[in-house]
Amino acid sequence: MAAQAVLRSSARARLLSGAFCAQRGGPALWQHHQNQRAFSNGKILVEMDEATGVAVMKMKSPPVNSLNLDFLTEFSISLEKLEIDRSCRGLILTSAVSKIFSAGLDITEMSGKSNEHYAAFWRAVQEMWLKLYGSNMVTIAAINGSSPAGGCLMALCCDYRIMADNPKFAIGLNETQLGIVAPFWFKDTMINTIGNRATELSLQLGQMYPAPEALKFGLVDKLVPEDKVQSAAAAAMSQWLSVPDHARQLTKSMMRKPAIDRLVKQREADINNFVSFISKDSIQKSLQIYMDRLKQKK
Ligand SMILES: CCCCCCCCC/C=C/C(=O)SCCNC(=O)CCNC(=O)[C@H](O)C(C)(C)COP(=O)(O)OP(=O)(O)OC[C@H]1O[C@@H](n2cnc3c(N)ncnc32)[C@H](O)[C@@H]1OP(=O)(O)O
Repeated sequence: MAAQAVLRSSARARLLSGAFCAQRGGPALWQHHQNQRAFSNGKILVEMDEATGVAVMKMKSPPVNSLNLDFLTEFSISLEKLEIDRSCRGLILTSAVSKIFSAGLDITEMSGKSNEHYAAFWRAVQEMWLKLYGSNMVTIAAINGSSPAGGCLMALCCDYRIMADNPKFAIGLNETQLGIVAPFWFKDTMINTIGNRATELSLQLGQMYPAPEALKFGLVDKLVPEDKVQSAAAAAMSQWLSVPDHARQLTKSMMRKPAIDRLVKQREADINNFVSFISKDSIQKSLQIYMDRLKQKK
């Protein structure tokens, strides 16, 4: 308990002081250029168009934008920065890594680490979800590559999903394929998007859907040619921004608040649950086998 409190307060201190960014060459300040503003924390680049109030957040952590503790911390700091910026009304989330949106949680963060590390990691995953799913901004995922598990979750947190029309790109919550389990708030996010039956099928089978199937399943809202993903996201954004913010925000909150409250109420229990699950020998073995397979496929 004491260790958790220390981790929690040190994570918050890092978030508030910007010390985390300073480690990478100073706090991420806005750079101005004509009517564009931009900042980068290292793994994330944010470009904001002041004329439209739309920010584009590009994940740029090669080779696969896996979500490790550093990435997640940077992500939450960046999102917070946009959230409190009243001139920013919309966020397009996309990838700067070719062919990959995000490979999901970094499996190496869940293997062979201390329980304190697992707890800090899981708190950061929760934080990312709480901030993105609960964002007041219009959020659009421009899915320009594969997006398994945590990557799919990030996309599902957005208000609208546009994916590159390439059957080689797949999206889904594939946790069971790794021998692990999507937690209840991953499940809730998917149910809120595609419904109970489709979620049960997807989760039990750990199904990854190639883009055309993802569209049929309602996992994404629109497919466009690969080179049109960003422009289609911008076009959808201007439609979403034509709705008065206060009405749209209250409606979004009405739809999402029950799921958010559920995690907020049991955050510590969820962390403890994750730590005891992931530290089991049998689960560690499953993850090791999965990682070995990933490397062997080359
Ligand atoms: C009760 C409930 C309690 C809670 C219970 C617990 C809940 C946990 C919830 C978990 C959520 C998750 O997100 S779990 C994560 C699930 N993610 C995945 O399954 C993705 C696996 N990756 C892939 O499918 C592919 O890599 C893909 C992303 C499509 C890219 O394919 P490519 O051919 O382009 O690239 P690859 O050669 O495979 O990968 C490049 C390198 O990146 C590594 N890599 C790929 N994905 C990685 C990843 N997620 N984490 C770390 N490393 C990864 C590979 O090993 C390679 O390393 P080198 O060989 O060294 O170069």
